[in-house]
Amino acid sequence: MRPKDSLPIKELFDTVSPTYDFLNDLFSFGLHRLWKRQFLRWLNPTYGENWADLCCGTGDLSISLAKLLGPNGSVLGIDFSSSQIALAKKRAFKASIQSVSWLEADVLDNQLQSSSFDGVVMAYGLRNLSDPASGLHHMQRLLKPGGRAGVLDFNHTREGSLSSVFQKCYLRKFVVPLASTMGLREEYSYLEESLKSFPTGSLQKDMAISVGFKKASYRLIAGAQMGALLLQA
Ligand SMILES: C/C(=C\Cc1cc(O)c2ccccc2c1O)CCC[C@H](C)CCC[C@H](C)CCCC(C)C
Ligand SMILES: C[S@@+](CC[C@H](N)C(=O)[O-])C[C@H]1O[C@@H](n2cnc3c(N)ncnc32)[C@H](O)[C@@H]1O
Repeated sequence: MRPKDSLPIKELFDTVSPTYDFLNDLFSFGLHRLWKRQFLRWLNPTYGENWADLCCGTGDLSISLAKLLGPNGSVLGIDFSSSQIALAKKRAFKASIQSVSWLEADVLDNQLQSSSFDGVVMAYGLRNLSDPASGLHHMQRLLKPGGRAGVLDFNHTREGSLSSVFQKCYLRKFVVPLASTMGLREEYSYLEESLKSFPTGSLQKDMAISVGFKKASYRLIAGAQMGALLLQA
């Protein structure tokens, strides 16, 4: 959840967009691709289904989804950062993927019709929303009855736990100093700030049930550094 005095999020992701994918690969040694692949395996997108990717960024997950859904399926990638969406369109063109469409819009304020999708995903978006509960509500609203949804993000564990100490140290001693060499100290310092108020997996499950999901489970990835909230409408 966004700290009160943080950078405006839309501008932040416009700023980081040119190096976003490169730094994600660098900082995670490419492992974020595996985390996303495992996330999608748990959600089991099926050939011919129609899915939405909220806070799609540069579209890597949208395109992975499109490949799993096949040419008769569809993906709608939504993001309010024009720079991120522009890069997503380029990525889809380069990958010759025609079954993804893109919408530059606020996931918390859009005119998308309810009960439109078989599945909805949100990767590394929930923590950046001004109102995470509203984000989960919109995920639930967009799903057909019985549809599946998933949220992939950092796992926020108890202060002082080994994984929390490791996460802070990794961000402070590796991620932020390296990002600073590219003039992105403030943008990547935001990461740790945003984690402070981010709901734990257990709270995310409670939040999901409170906005109307029927089932919610939470699974840890990458040695409890990341977490996947798996939902059914
Ligand atoms: C894809 C990843 C992060 C996306 C992301 C999310 C944000 O909220 C940001 C906010 C501001 C700037 C950038 C981002 C952003 O890129 C996850 C991979 C990148 C992470 C920075 C790597 C962090 C790794 C774990 C803390 C530790 C993993 C240890 C493992 C042994 C590699
Ligand atoms: C960390 S990136 C995640 C991108 C992509 N899902 C991934 O896994 O790399 C977060 C994205 O959420 C978008 N975002 C944040 N709040 C949003 C909102 N209210 N509406 C639409 N997009 C939003 C940002 O523009 C940014 O592209």
